[in-house]
Amino acid sequence: MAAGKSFNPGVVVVAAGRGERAGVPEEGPKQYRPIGGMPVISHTLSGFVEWAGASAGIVVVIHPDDEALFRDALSHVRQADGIQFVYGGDTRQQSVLNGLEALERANPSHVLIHDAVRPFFDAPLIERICAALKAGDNAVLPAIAVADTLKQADAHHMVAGTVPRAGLFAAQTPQAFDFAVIFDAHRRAAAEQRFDFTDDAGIAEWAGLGVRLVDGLADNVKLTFRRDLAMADEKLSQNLIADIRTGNGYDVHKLVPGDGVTLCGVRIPHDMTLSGHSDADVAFHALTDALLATCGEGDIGDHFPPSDPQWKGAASNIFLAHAAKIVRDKGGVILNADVSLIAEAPKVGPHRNEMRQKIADCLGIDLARCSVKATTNETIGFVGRGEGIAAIATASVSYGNMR
Ligand SMILES: Nc1ccn([C@@H]2O[C@H](COP(=O)(O)OP(=O)(O)OP(=O)(O)O)[C@@H](O)[C@H]2O)c(=O)n1
Ligand SMILES: C[C@](O)(CO)[C@H](O)COP(=O)(O)O
Repeated sequence: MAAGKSFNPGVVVVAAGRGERAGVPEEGPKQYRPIGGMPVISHTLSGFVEWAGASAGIVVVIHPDDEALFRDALSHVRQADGIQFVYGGDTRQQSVLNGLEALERANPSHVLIHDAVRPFFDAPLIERICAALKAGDNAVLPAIAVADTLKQADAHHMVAGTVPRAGLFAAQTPQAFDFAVIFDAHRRAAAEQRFDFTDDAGIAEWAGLGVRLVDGLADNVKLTFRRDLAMADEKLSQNLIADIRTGNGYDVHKLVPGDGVTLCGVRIPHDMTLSGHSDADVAFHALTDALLATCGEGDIGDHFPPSDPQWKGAASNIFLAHAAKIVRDKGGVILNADVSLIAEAPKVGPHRNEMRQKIADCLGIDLARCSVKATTNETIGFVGRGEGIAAIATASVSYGNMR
C-alpha cells in the first residue's frame, strides 16, 4: 500500500444470480433460501457487518426480481442500516462492475468482492486478506490447494489424461483489490467485450496485475448445488441453542375489611379485600413481572405507574395482556405460566381451574401450560396472621434460537 494512503475498504457482495445449478426454482434463488433459520445472504451480510473494517460501506448487488426477498433478508441482519443495494447484470462479472460503480461514491481505498452464497468465511480469513493489502498487494486471492486428483475428460466422457495437481488452487472469495486498480481493470474488460471471467482475480491477471495467494478456508465453500444448502443447514442447525428464558415475579397486597378478593382474575367472596391502586390481583401482578423479566422490560410499575390515576381500580388482566404483547412483539412464544399463591384464606382450590383458564385466555396459550398452586403460610408471619396475600410467578418464553 502506498505510504500515506489510508486503509478504508468497502465490500461488494454479489447476489444477482439465479442459482440454476441448485435447481428447484419454486424454492427461490439459493441466496435467499434458509439455512440455520435465516436466508443464506443474511449470514453473509452479518459476517461483514460484524467485521469492523467495512468502514467504506457494503454494496449488495441483487436481481431486480428479488427486492422483496432482499429486504426480508436484511431484517435478519443487525445494524443493516449502512447496507446499499444495486441491480446486477446477466453475468457475475457484470454484477461486480455494477457494484463497483455504486461503491465508488464511498471513495474506498480497497474493495473486498464476495459471493453472497459463501456464508462461512471468518474474521481470520478477512484479516489474512487485509494484511496482504496493507503490505502493498493490489490483488489478493484466498485459495485452497487442490486435494483431489484431477482428470481431463474427452467429448465421450472418457478420461483423456491426468492433470498434475501440484501448484493448483481452488479460488474462493472474498477477493480483495486496490479499488481504483480493479475498477479500471473491470471497465477495460467490459470496453474490450471480454465478458468471460468467472472471478475478479481472473480480470486482475488479464490486466497484468500480480495476484497474491493467501490461505483460504476449507469451510468457506460456495453453496452451488441443493445438497450444499442442505449440508449448510445441517451444520448451522447443530450449533443452534434454544433461546428459552425464564422470569420470576413476586407481589404482595395488604388485606383490609371488605367483601372479596380478585386472584388470577377470579372474584372470590371473602370478609376481607386486597387493598391497592388497581384491583390488587397479586397473582396477575406477579405473573406480569415474570413475563417482563424474560425480555428485560423492567417491572409492572415501569409500565403502569401507581401514580397514574387511569389505573385506579383497573382490572389486572390489562397489565398481564400488555406484558404478553411486549413479549410477543419481541418474537417471544410463551411456553408456560406458573403461579403460587400464599394465603391463609380464602381457599384457592375450588377456583384453581377457573384461574388457570383466565391465565390461558389472557395469554392466549393452552390450559395445560398454565398452573396455579396455593399454600398457607402455616400461621407464620404477615401472611400467616392474615394481614396480606402474596404471589410468586414464573414464566418461560422461547425467543427462537441463538448461536
Ligand atoms: N448474473 C449474476 C450471476 C451470479 N451472481 C452471483 O455470483 C455468486 C457466485 O455465482 P454462482 O454460484 O455461479 O451463482 P449463480 O449464478 O446464482 O448459480 P448458477 O450458475 O448455478 O445459476 C452468487 O452469489 C451469485 O448470486 C451475480 O451476482 N450475478
Ligand atoms: C468467484 C468464485 O466464487 C471463485 O471460486 C466462482 O468462480 C464464482 O462462481 P461460478 O460458479 O464460477 O459462477
